[in-house]
Amino acid sequence: MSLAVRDLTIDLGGRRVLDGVSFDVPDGARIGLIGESGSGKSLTALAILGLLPEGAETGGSIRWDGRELLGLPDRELARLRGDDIGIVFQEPRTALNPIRTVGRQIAESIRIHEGLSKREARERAVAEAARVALPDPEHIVARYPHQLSGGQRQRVAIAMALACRPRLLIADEPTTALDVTIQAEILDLLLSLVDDDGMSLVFITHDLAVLSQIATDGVVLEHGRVVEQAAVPTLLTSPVSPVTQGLLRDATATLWRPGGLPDGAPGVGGQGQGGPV
Ligand SMILES: Nc1ncnc2c1ncn2[C@@H]1O[C@H](COP(=O)(O)OP(=O)(O)OP(=O)(O)O)[C@@H](O)[C@H]1O
Repeated sequence: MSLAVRDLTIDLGGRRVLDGVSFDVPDGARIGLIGESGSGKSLTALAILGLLPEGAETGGSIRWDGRELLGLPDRELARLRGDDIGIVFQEPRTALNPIRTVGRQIAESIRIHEGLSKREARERAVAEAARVALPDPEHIVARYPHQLSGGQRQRVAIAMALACRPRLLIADEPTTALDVTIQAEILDLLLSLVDDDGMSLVFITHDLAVLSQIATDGVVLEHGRVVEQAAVPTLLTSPVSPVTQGLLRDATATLWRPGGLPDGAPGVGGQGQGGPV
């Protein structure tokens, strides 16, 4: 199933905040939306999910598997978000309910979709927790979000997003709130899950180094417009627009891979290890 965004415009409070954005996410592709803060990345994602703020006016087209999403009734969009499209946000705390066990939250969407009994749902929660490599899945499902680390909470949010096996995952800065070593682990996890399932991915980031680790192609946004669109290796080696060039300069300091420091780099996030991509 593929996603096609064409000439997407969004007006908010009389201001055009997204202006003619077009890109494709072919079946199984991993696309990155990248740009500075306020460039329109999150609104693009929210438009795909049918979750734009009240009063937002849209133009253009967003087709999922050939079907127009703009203007679809809320009920249909909600069903799509459960069945076909998963979402992971930046801050797992906001995605998780503090007074429910993580197992219950992981299993919730499966219960709704598959009408499972309480026991079956618990078993599925344990299996899904294991799939995202949460430690001691049998027991961790009985814990509450505040009893987990930030990285573990993000794994729970990923398990929730993927429990119903969506065909497209939208991840909006899913590693930004995490320490750099945990960031790398979460990126690895996302990559392997997306690969295993043949899922498509729209990954939002302001960091070209992060993008280079997960996406094959990048769409660069500035002030609500696409300024460059290319394969990630091209963006890294011969960026055309000043925006991409700036993102590359900023990214160089944070490029991180296990196994050695970049020349002259002061260490990333104080971790004292890592090297250039
Ligand atoms: N609810 C809203 N009401 C009015 N304007 C908004 C609203 N949400 C976002 N905007 C504006 O739309 C523009 C794009 O915002 P968006 O959140 O998509 O940017 P972004 O690239 O995701 O930034 P960030 O990396 O900071 O999340 C910004 O100028 C922002 O101020």
